Amino acid sequence: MRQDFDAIIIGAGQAGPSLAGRLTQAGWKVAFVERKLFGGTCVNVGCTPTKAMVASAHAAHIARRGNDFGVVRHEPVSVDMKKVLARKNAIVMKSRTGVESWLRGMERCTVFTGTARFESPNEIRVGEEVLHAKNIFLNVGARPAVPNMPGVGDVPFLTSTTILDLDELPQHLIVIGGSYVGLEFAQMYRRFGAEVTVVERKSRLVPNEDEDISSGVREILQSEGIQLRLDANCIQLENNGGEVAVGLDCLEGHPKVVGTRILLAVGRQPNTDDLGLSAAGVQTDERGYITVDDELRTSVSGIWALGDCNGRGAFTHTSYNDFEIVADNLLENGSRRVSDRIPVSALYIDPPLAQVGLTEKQVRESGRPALIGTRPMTKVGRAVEKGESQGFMKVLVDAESKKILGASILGSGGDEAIHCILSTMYAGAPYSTLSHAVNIHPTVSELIPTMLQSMTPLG
Ligand SMILES: Cc1cc2nc3c(=O)[nH]c(=O)nc-3n(C[C@H](O)[C@H](O)[C@H](O)COP(=O)(O)OP(=O)(O)OC[C@H]3O[C@@H](n4cnc5c(N)ncnc54)[C@H](O)[C@@H]3O)c2cc1C
Ligand SMILES: NC(=O)c1ccc[n+]([C@@H]2O[C@H](COP(=O)([O-])OP(=O)(O)OC[C@H]3O[C@@H](n4cnc5c(N)ncnc54)[C@H](O)[C@@H]3O)[C@@H](O)[C@H]2O)c1
Repeated sequence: MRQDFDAIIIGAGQAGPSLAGRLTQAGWKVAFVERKLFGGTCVNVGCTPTKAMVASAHAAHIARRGNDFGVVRHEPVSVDMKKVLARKNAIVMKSRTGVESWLRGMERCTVFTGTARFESPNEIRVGEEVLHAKNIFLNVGARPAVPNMPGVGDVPFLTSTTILDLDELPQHLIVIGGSYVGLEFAQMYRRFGAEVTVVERKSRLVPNEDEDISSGVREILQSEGIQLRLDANCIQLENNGGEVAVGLDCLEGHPKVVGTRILLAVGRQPNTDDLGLSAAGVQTDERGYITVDDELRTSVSGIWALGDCNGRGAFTHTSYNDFEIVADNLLENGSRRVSDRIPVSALYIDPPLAQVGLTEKQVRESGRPALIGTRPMTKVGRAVEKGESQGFMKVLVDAESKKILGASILGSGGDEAIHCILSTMYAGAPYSTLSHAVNIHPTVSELIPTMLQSMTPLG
């Protein structure tokens, strides 16, 4: 049976539910389709569960370090993974049910459960139902990529999704991929008490960041006993009589690492392969990401793509910003653009790495005259007092316009402190606005004006 709506939204990720809220408030009749877990990746298998588990791992780490703070401990610290998971699951469940009940109770919104598939540019099939609308919004997200590496079919492996249900501590976790997903789980599991080896095919961790950032991250992880195997080309997975082995063609080290579990953390792929996009004529790139313009319109009029599936961002805040762009442009006659967004993200190892705007490498490659300022976290009083003085911060400024081009903070509280730099960048203000600011003592942010007062030309 065909049902008519003003809009169909597919996927209850970080953009879809809020868009449903705005469209229904504006009087639109909306069909909402979700096939699995309301809240999508972030709430169920991404940010929320991982940061809950990072918090448990941090508690274990601080407990082990009690002596450093004068806290006496008589027993060795151990971690009860079942309790860690129960805590994580309770936090996730609250968020998931919150999203679902919000959508189900929304006036003018009808929720359909099942896999949505295009039948034509205006028609979506969900099981027996055919939904029709002039406006269709895709927020279908992505899933862990499983590359066709040799042996992948011969060994049981974990992904960022399945590891979240592991209620026992592996004796030795091998993490393949040394970036966002891989490093957060690597440090977390090391702190839970596992041996951990990270295998990365490039020559350094977080290979998209500057070299000094990669070195700083490496030092932090190695200081906790995490083993690293870099330059790992020609990886081969093997079943080693009950254990798992990774054959490596690295520049140094033993050609094989043997462990008890393998986590594949080598990127994500968009959920666009079973959407029937060709029935609507919606174009994708060669990796399956939906092609969009600066206002998130696809190649077909009346169809938009938001969040990870459009390849224009892979974070919760970028997906949510996609919702804001589409809603403001459609309902408020706005002219918001994806290109107005300043890239910003944080990698939640501990201490975290926050990055905004251009990296130093990108500034150098642009050839523009620039200034650079850096400060080690050992100069940040608050970090020293908290016993968390690993890492450093740096900032880059355009020597002519005096505007901030980018910054990185690898250190305690960096994920929060970066926002004073981000806000100055959004304000379009020169760096002197921030260097003359009086920030609270003792905070990590208080060193940012000091750093900006002693910039040197980028050699
Ligand atoms: C382990 C991990 C940790 C992360 N941590 C962070 C973090 O700390 N900070 C951060 O900013 N980002 C983080 N991310 C990234 C973040 O989770 C995503 O960028 C974010 O969830 C954006 O997702 P989305 O809105 O594009 O869609 P998703 O949240 O992926 O939602 C898509 C939804 O669409 C549904 N769907 C797909 N196809 C169909 C279909 N055909 N029919 C019906 N429904 C369909 C899916 O079931 C899903 O519910 C993390 C990711 C991972 C994997
Ligand atoms: N804190 C956060 O905001 C957060 C946390 C987790 C994930 N995420 C999002 O999810 C995305 C996916 O994360 P990810 O870490 O899976 O992917 P990624 O693309 O960020 O990193 C994958 C890493 O694996 C390496 N790699 C790729 N193929 C390999 C192979 N065959 N062997 C060895 N190494 C290989 C790459 O060189 C890279 O370092 C992130 O880019 C980010 O957008 C964000």
